Amino acid sequence: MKEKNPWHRPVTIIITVIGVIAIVTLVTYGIVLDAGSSHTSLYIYQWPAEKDNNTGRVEQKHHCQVAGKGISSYTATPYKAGESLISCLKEAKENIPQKMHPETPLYLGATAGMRLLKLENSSASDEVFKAVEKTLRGFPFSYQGARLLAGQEEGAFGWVTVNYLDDRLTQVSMGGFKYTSVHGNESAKGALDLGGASTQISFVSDEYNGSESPDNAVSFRLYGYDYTLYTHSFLCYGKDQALRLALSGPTAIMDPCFHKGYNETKHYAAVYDSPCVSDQKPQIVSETFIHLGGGNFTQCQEVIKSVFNFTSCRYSRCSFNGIFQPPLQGQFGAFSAYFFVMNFLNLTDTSVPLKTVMQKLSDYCATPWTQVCAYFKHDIPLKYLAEYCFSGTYILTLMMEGYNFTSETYSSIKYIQKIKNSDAGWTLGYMLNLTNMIPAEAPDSPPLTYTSYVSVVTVMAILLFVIFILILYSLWPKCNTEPKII
Ligand SMILES: O=c1[nH]cnc2c1ncn2[C@@H]1O[C@H](COP(=O)(O)OP(=O)(O)O)[C@@H](O)[C@H]1O
Repeated sequence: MKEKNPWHRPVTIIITVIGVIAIVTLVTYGIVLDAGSSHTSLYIYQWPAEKDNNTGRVEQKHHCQVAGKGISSYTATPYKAGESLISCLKEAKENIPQKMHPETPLYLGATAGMRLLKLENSSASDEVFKAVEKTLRGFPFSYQGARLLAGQEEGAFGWVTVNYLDDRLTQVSMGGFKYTSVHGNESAKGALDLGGASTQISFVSDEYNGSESPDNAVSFRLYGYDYTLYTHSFLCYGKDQALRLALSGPTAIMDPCFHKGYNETKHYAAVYDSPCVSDQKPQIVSETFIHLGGGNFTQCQEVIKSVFNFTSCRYSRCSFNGIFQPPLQGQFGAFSAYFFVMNFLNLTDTSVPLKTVMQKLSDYCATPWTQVCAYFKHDIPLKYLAEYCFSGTYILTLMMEGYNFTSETYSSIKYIQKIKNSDAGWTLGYMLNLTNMIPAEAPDSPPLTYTSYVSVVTVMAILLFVIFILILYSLWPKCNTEPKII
């Protein structure tokens, strides 16, 4: 007769429990490349394999900044646009376990730099996309396409990212109870994104249902809530293109937005080779001009105001350039260049009165260039350093004059770079959408949160292990030194 194996049951149990833990902690990955106007970034996101559609579950695992400029700058040698991505894609291979490569979706989204190139030279933009696609297909990931994002998508996905990471989209589960009172429009946070070539504003307003200026409406149903988002992307109003707008025209030579003592010979082409300003190119024979700094905040504000058109509005209310905008509502997260610039200027604290913020910026603009250079030139690239006075003034003017924030509502803006270790930007929202990670209807709330679930399974595993050791101990042949007297 076959002897019963007393080890059989506990071993099976242990293996099963370890297996369950392994499944519970398995991770899925996704890669998104943000092909921006100034540069390309690669983001790797990760989330638990058993997705239960709760919010706050997808997080950024890795970020790689592609060396060099944005893909739209490679029109003369499109293959180099593809080659530029290789080192970050190699990093992605190293950061994702090899067995997961074939099932890791890989997306590339191009924004305003490529929108401008398409306007300027559509076949050149096609060539760049072809080159980029060729490189992406050469990697072992699940390639899902490289495409141009519409400005509206860029704005809307940025809004989704901010609200997802802030846990503002779903019902909050508190001790097993669903806590619903602060969701929907009341809790959603607006998104302000400032890139190099375009800028986006996206928010929900109780006074906007999409009937006025429907082009600005994006409707979502997320976790059982309907949102009609107002969003607009201003092409040419990212900070690099806005600088060209401000530089073009008669004030180009003595520029109040650059520090006194700043004196650089620049090519006209560096200002005018963009569809944003090409029609303003002066008819001069000279190829270069001298860019001199004046260092005057108030005059800089005036120059910047002149790049916005406030003269006509065919709607009930507008921001600028005749674009409809409903009344601002709620809190706003301002990211990308909003953060880079205000963080450098040490002006991210919006509880400081706006008057003080302006005074500090004015003092900074009035600082002579030699002094600014002496202080910062070892830490900050000179191009950025030269432009912070302009960029800070542009940001405040765009917000206050363009979008109609007031000294009271300014404090509703928070400058953000990351939320819970993930960068604020459109990429996460884009991936959540394409992987169907946010359902339209609220999922039944699970009896346990994910963390509690993992904790319970772990405690069970430890308990079973202890039981197993005890059983083993009781069954182990005892070798007593003392002879037993029977
Ligand atoms: O550290 C910084 N300081 C100042 N400006 C920066 C810094 N990093 C990036 N920028 C600039 O901020 C702008 C926005 O950058 P972002 O990468 O979001 O734009 P993009 O997607 O249009 O390339 C660009 O003009 C870029 O040159």
